[in-house]
Order: sequence, then C-alpha cells, then structure tokens
Amino acid sequence: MNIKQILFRNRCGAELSHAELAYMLELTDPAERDALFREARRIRQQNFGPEVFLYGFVYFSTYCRNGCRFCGFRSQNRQSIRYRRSREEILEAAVRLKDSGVNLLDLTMGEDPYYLNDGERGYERLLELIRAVREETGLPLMVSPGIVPERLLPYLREAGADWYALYQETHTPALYDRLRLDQPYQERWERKLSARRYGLLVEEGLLTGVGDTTADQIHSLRQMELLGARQVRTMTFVPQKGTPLENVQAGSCSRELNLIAVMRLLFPNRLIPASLDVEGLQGLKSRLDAGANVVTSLIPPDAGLAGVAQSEKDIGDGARTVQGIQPVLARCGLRAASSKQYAQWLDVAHRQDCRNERKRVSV
Ligand SMILES: C[S@@+](CC[C@H](N)C(=O)[O-])C[C@H]1O[C@@H](n2cnc3c(N)ncnc32)[C@H](O)[C@@H]1O
Ligand SMILES: C[C@H](CCN)[C@@H](N)C(=O)O
Ligand code: SF4
Repeated sequence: MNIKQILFRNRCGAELSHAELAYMLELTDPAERDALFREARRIRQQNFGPEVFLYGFVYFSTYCRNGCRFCGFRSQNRQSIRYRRSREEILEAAVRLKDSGVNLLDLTMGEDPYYLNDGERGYERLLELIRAVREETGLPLMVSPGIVPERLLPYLREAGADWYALYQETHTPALYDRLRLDQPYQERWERKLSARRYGLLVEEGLLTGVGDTTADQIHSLRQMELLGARQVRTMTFVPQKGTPLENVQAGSCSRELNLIAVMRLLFPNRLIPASLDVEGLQGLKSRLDAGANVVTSLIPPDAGLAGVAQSEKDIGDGARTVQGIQPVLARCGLRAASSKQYAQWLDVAHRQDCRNERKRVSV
C-alpha cells in the first residue's frame, strides 16, 4: 500500500477500506503527507474555489455546570477565566465582528444555568439573546450552548440560529464516558439527530490526543457520515491548568492535520474548520494546507472574550481577527468569502438537509 494508490482509488470513487484510512491517519513520512495534503487542497478547490468562510467566536458565558475532564471551564476549576458578559457587551462584540467581515457568529457558552434554567421564563434569556444578535447584525448564527432539551431546538431555529454545534469528541462510548463525565453518550448523539429534524445544520467534532486510537478515529469518521453533519471538525487536546488532565504531555498537532485531510477526502463538500484555538495564528497555515475551508475562533481584541482551548493566545494583540489572518490567507492562495457567498452556501445546505429529512421520514 502507498499513498498514491490510495488517493487514486479515492479519486475513482472507491470506498476506502479501514486499512487505507488507518494508513493515511498514521502517516509520518513528509513526502507522503505532502501528497495527501495536496490532494485535500485539490478537492477543496474543486468544491469551494479559493474562498474560505470566516467565523467570529463569542464565548459569552464561561460558567458551566459540567465537569468535562479535558476542559478548563469545568465547574470545579477555580483557576479558569470565569465570566458572564452582559447583553450590551455581547451585542457590541457581535457588531465589531460583523464590521470586521466575518460570515457567521458562533454564540458559545458553558452549560450556564443562568441560560439553561427552565424556570418561569423558560429559556427566554437564551432565545432573546439569539434574536437580538440576529437582529443587530443580520449575520447567520451558530449556537453552541451544550445540551439543551429537545423541545427547545425548534425555538433556537426560530430565533435565528442556522447551526447547532455539539461535539461528541469521540464515538467510542467508553472513552467518551471518561471525558464527558455524567453526560449520557446517547443523549448527546440523539440531540444532534433531532436538531437536523428541526431544520438546524449540525456541526460534529472530534477531540484528538486524549487516548483516542486510530480505530476510534475511523469509527468516528463513519459516525460523522451517518449523522449527516454539514460541518465536521477536529481539535488537538490542549492541557488546561486546574483540571485532572493538566499534566498530560501536550501532543503535536500532526494527527489533527492528517485527520483534517482525511475528512476532506471523505467529505468533499462539507465545511471543515481550521481553528485558531489550538495553536493560534501560527497554526493556521498548516490547517488550511491540510484542506480546511473555514477559519474559526476569530475574537475581537479587548472585548473581554476568551477562547476555549487557548483562552488568551493571540487575542489581545488582534492576531485572531480578520485583519490578522489576511497575510496567511494570501500565502495559502485563499481569500475571504463574501457574506453573499456564505448565505448562498447556507441556503443550499438548508434545502438539501430539508429534502434529506423528508426522505428519511418517508422511508
Ligand atoms: C467549550 S465547549 C463549548 C460548548 C459547550 N459547553 C459544549 O461543551 O458543547 C466547545 C468544545 O471545545 C473543545 N475543547 C474544550 N476543551 C478543550 C481542550 N482543552 N483542548 C481542545 N479542545 C477543547 C471541545 O471539543 C468542546 O466540545
Ligand atoms: C471550540 C470553539 C467552537 C465552539 N463551537 C471555538 N473556539 C472554535 O475553535 O471554533
Ligand atoms: S466542554 Fe463545554 S460542557 Fe464540558 S466543561 Fe467545558 S464548557 Fe462545560
């Protein structure tokens, strides 16, 4: 087996075997990896041209009721940057991001009871915030609120959300249970299937470098296919102070890059992020060169907003901004998509998902 043969078979439309996927994920030889990344870029070009989409990131509350072992914002951590931004602060950051040229805003929170407390006002605080951001900016929205009750999903859509992001991290239940403590695997998985039924596009994600094997990753890629996620991502685990995994040796990001490229081969027309939240600006080129077509985790400086895996890196000096990434895009031969281009992509995706759902229901 060699990379040329595998890429050739993939181009001919053959279904790649477990052994072939494993071969690509485990590649370390620079020339072979180069061939893989080149093919991933070719496929990206064929499907998206030179345009990449830009996502602004608004982590508006870092309070969380959960205790994920990998996450710096787990409830037990007293060393994390803990805040809940006001409505005005959130809207101001959203408008700044819009003015800077992002195509979408990702409204993210820890599972903050302030927003997820199903009291008298139900989930009105969360819904009102989504409506306000939508109204103020007119931008497409992704929401990443963690697990919400199924009956809230149609209201998220109605309030203006296009996307529901909820990452399984791994599709190996035993490993999942060690990472996302006290959060039933099946519930998380089914919430994404339901979200699709209510007209939300779904983003699925893998965390790598947390004890996941090649076989786990291949299983995940197959599950991602089943889910019909329109955006698929992977991020390398970054050890966080004050957490049970704080002393785990930070791994290299080379497996993440191989995964991005293999995702591009398997999912030619899905969106695949290059996150600034793992290695900051310095890691952007390698992720785009591996076939990613969305830049995520763009954060306005001085807005008092954190990243997740890299809560501070490159934020204060404006490197994680549309302006800050321009030189990298240029070096990669890429350019930022216009809002019109993103809206068109979104419109097609919504229609296709809607048709697929109808088919699913009728069989
Ligand atoms: C912080 S959560 C925000 C949304 C919501 N609280 C949830 O968990 O779904 C978003 C994602 O960040 C990623 N993440 C969290 N901690 C990380 C770390 N230490 N290294 C890399 N990625 C991390 C995980 O993939 C997680 O699903
Ligand atoms: C992990 C975050 C996304 C949550 N939907 C964000 N820091 C990112 O990298 O895009
Ligand atoms: S990953 Fe999300 S749910 Fe888990 S502790 Fe972090 S913020 Fe909370």
